[in-house]
Amino acid sequence: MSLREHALSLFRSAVGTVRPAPMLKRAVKLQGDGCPQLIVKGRAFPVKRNLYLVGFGKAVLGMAAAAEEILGDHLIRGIVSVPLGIQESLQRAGMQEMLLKPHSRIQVIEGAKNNLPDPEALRGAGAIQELAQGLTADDLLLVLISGGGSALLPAPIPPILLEEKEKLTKMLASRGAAIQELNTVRKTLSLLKGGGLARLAYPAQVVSLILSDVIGDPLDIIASGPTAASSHSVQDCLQVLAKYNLLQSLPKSVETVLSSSPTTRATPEDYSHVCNIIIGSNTLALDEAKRQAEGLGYVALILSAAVCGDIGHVAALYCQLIRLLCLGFAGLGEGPLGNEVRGNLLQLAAELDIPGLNLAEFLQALQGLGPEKPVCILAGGETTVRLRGSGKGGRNQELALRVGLGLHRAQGAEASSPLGRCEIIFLSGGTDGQDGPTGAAGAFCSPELVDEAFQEGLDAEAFLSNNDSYTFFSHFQRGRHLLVTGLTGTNVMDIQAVLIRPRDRS
Ligand SMILES: Nc1ncnc2c1ncn2[C@@H]1O[C@H](COP(=O)(O)OP(=O)(O)OP(=O)(O)O)[C@@H](O)[C@H]1O
Ligand SMILES: O=C(O)[C@H](O)CO
Repeated sequence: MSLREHALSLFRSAVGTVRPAPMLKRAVKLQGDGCPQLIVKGRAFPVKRNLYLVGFGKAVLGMAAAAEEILGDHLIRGIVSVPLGIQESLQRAGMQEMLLKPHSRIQVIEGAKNNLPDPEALRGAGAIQELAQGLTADDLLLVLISGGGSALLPAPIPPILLEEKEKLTKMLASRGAAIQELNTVRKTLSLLKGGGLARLAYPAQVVSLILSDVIGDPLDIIASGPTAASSHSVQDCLQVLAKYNLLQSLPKSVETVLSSSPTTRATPEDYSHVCNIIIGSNTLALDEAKRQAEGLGYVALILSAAVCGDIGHVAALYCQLIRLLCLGFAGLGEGPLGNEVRGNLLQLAAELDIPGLNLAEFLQALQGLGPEKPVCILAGGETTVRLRGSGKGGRNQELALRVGLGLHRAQGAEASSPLGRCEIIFLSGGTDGQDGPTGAAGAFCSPELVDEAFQEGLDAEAFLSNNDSYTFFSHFQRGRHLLVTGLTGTNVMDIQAVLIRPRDRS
C-alpha cells in the first residue's frame, strides 16, 4: 500500500470511531431483564420506562437514532433540535442509520439555518425546556450534545429578543471572538445554556453524552454547556463585550439582563443530579488512528489534539517537523542542521502556544526513534485562517497546500536535501467531511506537489494567496489529492497525519 492509502485508511478509522452508532454503543448499555439498568461509562442508573431524551447539535440525529435502538421501550419521549435540511441530506447521502425509524418516539425539529439561531430553533428549545421542566425525581433525562448545539438551543432570557441575541452573536463572531468568548456571552444571556437545562430538569437524573468539537473538551463551552456548571461570571461576559467594543451598543434588553444577573453566585449550585460524559473527541479519534498506524507497521506518535492558531505558523511547524524526521532517517538528526530545525520548532511552538503541548518532550521521543520503521505523526485541532482572497477553500486544504509549498521551498534551499531521500505524505481533513464551503474534507500533499502542479500550468502560490485551495486541488491531477469522504455525521474538529519512510524501503 502507498503512504497515501495508509493515510486515508488512518483518517477513515479515526472518523469511524467517533461516528454516532459505535460511539453510543461504547458509552451506553441496557442491562438486566428483571430490574434493568442503564450502564453509562461504568455508572449504573435504574430504568423502568422512565427515560426521556433531548438533544441539540449537528451530529445529534445519528446519536438519537443509535440511542433509541439501545433504549427500546424504556424511552418514553424525546425531542432533538438539529440543523435545517439534515434529514433530507442524510437520506440523499444514503446514511439511513443516522435517521430515526418511522414511529420513533423522538420528535425532530430542524432549524438554525447557516448555524444561526432562528424561530425554528427557538421552537425546538421551547419544546426541550417544557419537557425538562415536567420531569420528576423518578425520571432520567438523557441529553445528547454536539457541536452546533448553541445555535440550536436558543432561549434568550426575557426581555431579550431572539433577533437581538442573534445580532450580538454575529457581531462577536465577525470581530473574531473565539468560541470560548462567544459562548461565555451566550451562557450569560440564555435560560438553558450555562447549566440552565440541568437546573430545569431537577429533580430528574440528568445524563449528558457529549461529542466534543472544542479544543480541550471543556464541558461548559461545548454547545455553551447546558448541563455543566459554568466557570464564568457576568464579569467575564462584560469583559468579552468590552474587548470587542460592544459595550456601548448593547440593546436595552441585554443591559437589563446583565445588570440584574448576580455578579457572583450566592451559593454554589448543586449539580449532583447531573453526569456529564464526553463520549467522542479528537483525542479518541487520534488514539484509534495511532492504533491502526501501529498495526500497519509504523512507529506512531500523537503530537497534540489541540493544534490551533494561525494556519501559516501551523504549516511551518509541520514543515520543520517533517524536515527533522527526514534528517533523522538520514542519520543527521543530531548534527548542526538537526539542532537548527529543533530550535525553529521550539520557537514556532512558543509562538503558537498550543494548550498542553510539551514540544521539548515530544522531540526527545522523536530522537529516541530508530531508523528501522516508517514514522507516523498524528495531530488534531482547528487552525485559524484569515481570509484575504476571494477563492474557494477550507482550513484543511489550505494547510495541505501551505505544507506542500513549505516543503518545496525547504527542498530548494538545501543542496542534497534529506527530504528527497524520504517518501512523505501529509494529510489534513475535517472529521465532519466538509472543509469550509467545499465538497471535500481536506487534502493530501507531498514535497513534489508544487513542481508537479507547475508542469500542469498551476501556480500553487498564486492559488494560496487567493485562499483558493479547493480550486487548486480540484484541478491538480484531476482532484487526486483531494480528500473526499462525504458528510460523516460526526464532528471532532480536524485531523492531520504525517507519514514518512526512507525511499529505499518503499
Ligand atoms: N476560501 C477559504 N480558504 C480557507 N479557509 C476558508 C475559506 N473559506 C472559509 N474558510 C474557513 O472555513 C471555516 C468554516 O467552515 P466550516 O463550516 O467547515 O467551519 P467549521 O468551524 O469546521 O464548522 P464546524 O465547527 O461546524 O465543523 C472557517 O474557519 C473559515 O475560515
Ligand atoms: O455549538 C457550539 O457552541 C460550538 O459548536 C462549540 O461547541
